[in-house]
Amino acid sequence: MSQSTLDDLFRILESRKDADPAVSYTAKLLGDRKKIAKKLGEEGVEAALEVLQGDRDKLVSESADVLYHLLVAWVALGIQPDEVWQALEARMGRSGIDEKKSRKAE
Ligand SMILES: N=c1c2ncn([C@@H]3O[C@H](COP(=O)(O)OP(=O)(O)OP(=O)(O)O)[C@@H](O)[C@H]3O)c2ncn1[C@@H]1O[C@H](COP(=O)(O)O)[C@@H](O)[C@H]1O
Repeated sequence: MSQSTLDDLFRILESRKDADPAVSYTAKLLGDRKKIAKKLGEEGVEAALEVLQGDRDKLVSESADVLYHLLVAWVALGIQPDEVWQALEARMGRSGIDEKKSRKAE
């Protein structure tokens, strides 16, 4: 899944804001923010468990679930994918270890 696939999926999910929750799972989730948070947490834990198991095929599938539910959360909070891409780009070229050291120095 490329960044453009995520952008395309995001547009589809955004278009479900006014859809019928009886026919769109996304619309159903968008009506219940607690459920979005619960599903995102569950899918994250399921992905983490597959990391421990070392099952790469299941981790691929769980990764898709995590990304789908994360994108639904962005739609719910009005976050555009570009905001996240920019946050990632701003971190490029800086090691996570250096970033952590700079926080400890504050
Ligand atoms: N990528 C996904 C996607 N990934 C996972 N899911 C759904 O997420 C749900 C949660 O997975 P679980 O295994 O936890 O299922 P569950 O236990 O039945 O879920 P709950 O009872 O807890 O709600 C399942 O119903 C999956 O079908 C998705 N539903 C939709 N999409 C995409 O979103 C588009 C729009 O979907 P609709 O909004 O349904 O039209 C689709 O065309 C897809 O591209």
